[in-house]
Amino acid sequence: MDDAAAPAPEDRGRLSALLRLWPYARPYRGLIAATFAAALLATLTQLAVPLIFAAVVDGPIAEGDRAGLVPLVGLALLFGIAEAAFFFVRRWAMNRSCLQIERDLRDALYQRLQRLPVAFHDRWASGQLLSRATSDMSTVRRFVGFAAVFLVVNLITCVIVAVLLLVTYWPLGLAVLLTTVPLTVLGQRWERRYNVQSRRVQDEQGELATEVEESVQGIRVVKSLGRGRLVFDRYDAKARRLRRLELDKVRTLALLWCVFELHPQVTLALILVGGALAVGSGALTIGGLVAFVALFTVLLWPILSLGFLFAFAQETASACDRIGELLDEPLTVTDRPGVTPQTVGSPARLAFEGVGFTHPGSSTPILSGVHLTLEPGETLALVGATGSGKTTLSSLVARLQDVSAGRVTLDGIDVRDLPLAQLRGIVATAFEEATLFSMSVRENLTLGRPDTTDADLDEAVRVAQAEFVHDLPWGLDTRIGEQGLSLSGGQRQRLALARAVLGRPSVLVLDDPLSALDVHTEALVERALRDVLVGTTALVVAHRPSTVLLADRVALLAGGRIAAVGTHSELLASEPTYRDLLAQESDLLETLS
Ligand SMILES: Nc1ncnc2c1ncn2[C@@H]1O[C@H](COP(=O)(O)OP(=O)(O)OP(=O)(O)O)[C@@H](O)[C@H]1O
Repeated sequence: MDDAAAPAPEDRGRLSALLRLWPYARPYRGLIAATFAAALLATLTQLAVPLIFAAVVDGPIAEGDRAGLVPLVGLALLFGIAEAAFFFVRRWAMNRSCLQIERDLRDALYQRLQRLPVAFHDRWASGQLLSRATSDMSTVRRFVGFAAVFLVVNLITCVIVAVLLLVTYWPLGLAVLLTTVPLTVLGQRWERRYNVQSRRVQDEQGELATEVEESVQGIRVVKSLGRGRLVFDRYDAKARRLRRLELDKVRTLALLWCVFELHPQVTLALILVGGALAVGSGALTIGGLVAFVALFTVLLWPILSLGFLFAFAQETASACDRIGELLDEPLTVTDRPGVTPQTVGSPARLAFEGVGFTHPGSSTPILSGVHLTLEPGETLALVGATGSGKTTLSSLVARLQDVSAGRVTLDGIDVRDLPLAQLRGIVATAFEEATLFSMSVRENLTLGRPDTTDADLDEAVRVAQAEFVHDLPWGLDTRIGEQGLSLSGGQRQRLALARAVLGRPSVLVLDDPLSALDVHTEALVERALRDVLVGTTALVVAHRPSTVLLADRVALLAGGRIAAVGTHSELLASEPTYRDLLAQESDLLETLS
């Protein structure tokens, strides 16, 4: 996703962005309340100490009353112990709630990413998703687990101390309060700027993550084309841009900090001068001045930290916006309200009834008015030019995308009227690009059917001619590398095919799953596959005559419609487009037909 697509940060209220976290925090409101209460009590006990100091200076010290010191010092000690106890409770309650909130938010984000339609994943760069799930999430965690409490507690401390300063000696208290006016005005202006800058930095981090992810994924292409330098330059340009944006952000932060650092020092000087004059004129006692200075010292950390905490809150608000953009994405492919499992035959009749499909945001339909019926147990090959919409059509069966018009039915039931879990149990799909996960071969194969027996597993491996798995160091329990990269393309395809045919599904969708196999292996797979296809309704996207020959009938897709349906020989005889499409394999074609 490019910068232009990201909503401008200033468009959203900062507080409302942070309040997005509330639904996740709500279940732990008891712990959160305990955190705030403990933090506030710790601050109050801390504030009581300067007041005891004032009493000590104006009382026992001024009067030389040593015995009077004992209860006051004892009280100060008691407050110190209470502060430590409250500190412990705050840390305990905060960590518990923070870790729970983080886990819930992570789960919600992950589940959302799983449930979002394929069209969403086509549109979003994976690096942007990764940076939201990692760095934005960690920003939120640090805010919830640390900054949020201090932000609130320090603000409350500032208010309480301001009141105490006014009560102690109001003219000086008022002067101290007035010094915060320029601080607030400047702070607000810089915070707005910081907010925009931190959002830009976060977006750029996503861009950089995408760059790394794509170049690692495509490392073979990059190496084989000798384009390492080009790829590095692209990466470096983005890294430089990120550095520039970070520097802008740091500059604003430095200004913010500088003012927040300077303010207490200037104010302290003001207090000392004003306080000395007030003591000289008898308007303030020495004990009162000691208390005033001690109270203001308590305020130093809250004031200093506010600059940092506000900046952190801005950054977290941007992170919440970015995470929220994913959580707000509509789930377009989802269970209709009230759907319940229905009886679907095995094998089932699969029908496309006036199906149309247009990509979201596009005005050009990829498919329109597609009518096609596969009788139970029938195998139908789908043939068409590159980009004619074969993958799109086959993706509609398991609802990887939903039709824009018409409907897809199984035994007359609209696939949208079946629960997704049931539908995806009925329909098994294998894609040309065989994706395997970093887990054992067995786990990869049984991904969609965890209750599979060893006999089923052996049969699927046999059908897909994937017996090579038995020769792996730990057989089916061998963990295959990231995305199965340690296996060859053909081996990966065979495992993906085994995964699809496991348990003989009622409906099988094969999107050119044999393309990476050599002719000999392909022939062996096809021979074994015929057995499976007898009891399964299968839609097979085919580019090669050998694959077409697996099918009972062939449908020719052209111009977004089904141009012709018939047996392989019928189409060869009647459809010049069909003949042209398969002409590249004419030698083989002649042999086989
Ligand atoms: N997200 C998208 N937005 C707009 N158009 C898209 C999108 N994804 C794919 N297309 C277009 O949809 C058309 C159909 O793509 P599809 O992958 O279904 O074709 P195909 O027949 O399976 O091609 P091939 O035989 O090369 O695999 C193509 O022209 C493609 O460019």
